[in-house]
Amino acid sequence: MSTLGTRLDAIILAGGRATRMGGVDKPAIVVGGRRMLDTALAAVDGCDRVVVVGPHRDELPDRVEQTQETPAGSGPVAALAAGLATIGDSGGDSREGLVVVLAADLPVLDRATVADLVARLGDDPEAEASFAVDETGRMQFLLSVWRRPALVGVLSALDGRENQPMKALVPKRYATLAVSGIADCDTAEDVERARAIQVPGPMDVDEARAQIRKSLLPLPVRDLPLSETLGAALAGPLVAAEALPRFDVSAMDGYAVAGPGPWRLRTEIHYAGSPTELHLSSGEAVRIATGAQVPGGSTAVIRDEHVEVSPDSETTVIQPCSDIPDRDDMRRRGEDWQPGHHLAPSGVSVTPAVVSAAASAEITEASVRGPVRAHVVVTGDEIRRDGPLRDGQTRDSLGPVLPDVLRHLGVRTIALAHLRDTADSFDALLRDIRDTDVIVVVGATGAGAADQLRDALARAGARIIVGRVRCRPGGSQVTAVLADGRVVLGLPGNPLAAVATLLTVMPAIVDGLTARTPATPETGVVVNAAEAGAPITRIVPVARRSDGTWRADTVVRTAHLAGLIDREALALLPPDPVDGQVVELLSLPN
Ligand SMILES: Nc1nc2c(c(=O)[nH]1)N[C@H]1C(S)=C(S)[C@@H](COP(=O)(O)OP(=O)(O)OC[C@H]3O[C@@H](n4cnc5c(N)ncnc54)[C@H](O)[C@@H]3O)O[C@H]1N2
Ligand code: MOO
Repeated sequence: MSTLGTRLDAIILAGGRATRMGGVDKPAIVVGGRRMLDTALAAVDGCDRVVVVGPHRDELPDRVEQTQETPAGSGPVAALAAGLATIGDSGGDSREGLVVVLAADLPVLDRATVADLVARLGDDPEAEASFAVDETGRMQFLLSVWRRPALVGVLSALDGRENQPMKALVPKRYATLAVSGIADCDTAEDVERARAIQVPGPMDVDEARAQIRKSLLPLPVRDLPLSETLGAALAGPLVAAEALPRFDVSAMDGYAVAGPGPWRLRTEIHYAGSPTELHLSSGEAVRIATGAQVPGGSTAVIRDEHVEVSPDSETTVIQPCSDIPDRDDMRRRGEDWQPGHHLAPSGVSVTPAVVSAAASAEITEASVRGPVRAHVVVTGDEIRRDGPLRDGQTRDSLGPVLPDVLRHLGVRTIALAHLRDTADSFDALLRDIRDTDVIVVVGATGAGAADQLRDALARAGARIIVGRVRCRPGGSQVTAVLADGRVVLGLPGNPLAAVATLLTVMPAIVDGLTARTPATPETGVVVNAAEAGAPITRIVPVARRSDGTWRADTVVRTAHLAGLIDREALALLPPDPVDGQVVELLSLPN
């Protein structure tokens, strides 16, 4: 953190149980996808020394110091004094430095806020501290930056520190900084409000994908057998273990020859390349098949079409045809690559080509992230997968094909289940389904009475990355992250909307989770874009025309996938497109 060479330490008050919240460990409550204590720690990342004051927490990194006020629970002033005693009450040199003082129950806080508070103090040389002030004008004592001597001074001026209010510490002269959304979380309602504030507004498709890519934490790197890596991304270069060819081989069916022709054919050897040891002397030839190892002593291979064979009673004589090109049909060891050659860089998606090239290079394992695993649930009490439909029931037309759509996107479906439309089943889903990277929820993304997803995400403390997207269909989609990094993708229930959403954002989710290099989007010319487009981004099926351009469907029903029959792609038509515009195409699984 830049403080112009001034030492900057931080004290985070992460004290006892919250009585107004039934004794829960408040700093451990997850808001916006992470514990409030971790939010505070992230905000002071870069400070010289950081001390957390409160009950000891084993999980904190070693560089974070820990202490507790005595007696425990004797209030914020006592805690602050304990923290200051740990980091030392003098800066240790002539630049006495600054001290950041933070609470661990501020859900919205980042390094920029702390840097702004430091800057405010720098702007006013007379001020002893700078404090954040919320929208209502209330001063947030536990979001402040102090000149170290001033903090030492106010603490030592107090008569006793136990159970003193923070207000008792306010110095004579201070600066303030308006910061919105920083009210602390004292009650369960505060936590809920903080979680609601964090839902971002509607985004454009590109913004949604960019947010997803930059917000997701990459999966851990694993060394996997190549056969298990399809759909993953390389986490390091793919390095050849063996040369290719591994030995000198014939590229054609023909003759291995030694020295200048004509050559005497070794007829006792049927074909070269068998394990028997064979060595040709100058003037000798032997039959050889494509791919066979060339015998020792060979100087070239000549294909059948380029030789004349003259059998006589004792020896068969081989000689080159008169008008053949000067060409050697032998492939030398290492001609394609040598051991150590980089076949593919880090970040490349593992495709069948990568797996195959690795096999050619005798590579058996690769360091990868992914493949991404999805646990898919279809919601809706009216949706029925098997058996005859009763009144009011709708056939599940999506569940049966989603694994195929996901495979097309490089994602493995590890479970496919139906989920009841109750708050409990949604809570259990987000809490208990751990062994997956993405939970894909079909339906329930809306704000209707039966739509549970958004409330369940809020209760789980998930961080909403994409809350809505300005596109049709697919507007009600949600992408969120749970505290342990699992991604939740909510697909609108209408089948075409669900598929359009998957094809649009799942690649960005895979980019983020596997840290692969994002693919360049496919594009095409849509001849009737103006007619098919709208003032908002539309995602519509397109048919390829014989000249390579595309025609978009103008009427699109979202309740089924019949509109995708015979179509190769969906087009992302930007708002108010013009005919002949080049637009992004999302290829459909076939
Ligand atoms: N008041 C509003 N209502 C709706 C809006 C809106 O903006 N305001 N948007 C509509 C659009 S567009 C969509 S898309 C859906 C999104 O709804 P949900 O994600 O909450 O999905 P559900 O309500 O659960 O289902 C919607 C629809 O899809 C059918 N469905 C769901 N799953 C399947 C399946 N596996 N197979 C076949 N059909 C399925 C379901 O029966 C519903 O008909 O909200 C609109 N409403
Ligand atoms: O967004 Mo709905 O997702 O338009 O069919």
